[in-house]
Amino acid sequence: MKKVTSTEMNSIDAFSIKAIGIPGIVLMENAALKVVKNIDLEKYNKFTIVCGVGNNGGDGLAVARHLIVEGKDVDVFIVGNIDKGSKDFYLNYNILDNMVVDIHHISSEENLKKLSKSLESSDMTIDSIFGTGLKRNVEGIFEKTISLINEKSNYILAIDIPSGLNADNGEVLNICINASKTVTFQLPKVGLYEFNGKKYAGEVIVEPIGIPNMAINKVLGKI
Ligand SMILES: NC(=O)C1=CN([C@@H]2O[C@H](COP(=O)(O)OP(=O)(O)OC[C@H]3O[C@@H](n4cnc5c(N)ncnc54)[C@H](O)[C@@H]3O)[C@@H](O)[C@H]2O)[C@H](O)CC1
Ligand SMILES: [K+]
Repeated sequence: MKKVTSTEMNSIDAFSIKAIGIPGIVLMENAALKVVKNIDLEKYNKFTIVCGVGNNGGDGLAVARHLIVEGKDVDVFIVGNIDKGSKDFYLNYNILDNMVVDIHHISSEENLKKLSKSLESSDMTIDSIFGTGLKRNVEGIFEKTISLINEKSNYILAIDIPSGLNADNGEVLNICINASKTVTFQLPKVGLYEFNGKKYAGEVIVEPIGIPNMAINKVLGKI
């Protein structure tokens, strides 16, 4: 299967949404359901989900919703300025807010202590901080959060890309999530298989999320 860069994936996404008319939120919901499909719900009951404020974060919020609906014990954390949230991140944020789900914002040392406790008591940590949109070194509260996740988690599943990995070349942008499993959407990203990709991504599962082949072929120049 053709491996793609983040730019190619974004173009395929954009073509599906703008030219074909599949709303981004539909792709996000499909993505979330494919993540849940790859979780053994007999084995895992308590989850810590750590979300960024882009669409990768939005995926994580949708996964949280489905696990809550399945009756699982889910702690939701957000790292980043939610005022900068993407449209689809917000849509899922508001749904959880309306469901009166407790969402913890990691903005201080205090919240990092809460995160640490949650990680230690959870069966699984789900990483949805950054995906293909990571463009520069991970620093500050993001670095502290990823370091804590790596140190305290019992098992880490990464959404699309382990956060901190450059999706285009497998370079670690200062620090990276050490995932046991990565569920990546529609097409494999080059960085998951190059350089440090193999080490940080763990087992990679490629899951289609409803993007028509015509979008892929159009962007990859096959038609
Ligand atoms: N067709 C598909 O593959 C679909 C993919 N989906 C998911 O969308 C993400 C890509 O989302 P995007 O909003 O473009 O970017 P990210 O969420 O990865 O991150 C952007 C977010 O993070 C901030 N940021 C970037 N670098 C840094 C940094 N070094 N430090 C701090 N903050 C940083 C940036 O400002 C943004 O806020 C893809 O991976 C999939 O998970 C769709 O949901 C479904 C279709
Ligand atoms: K991620």
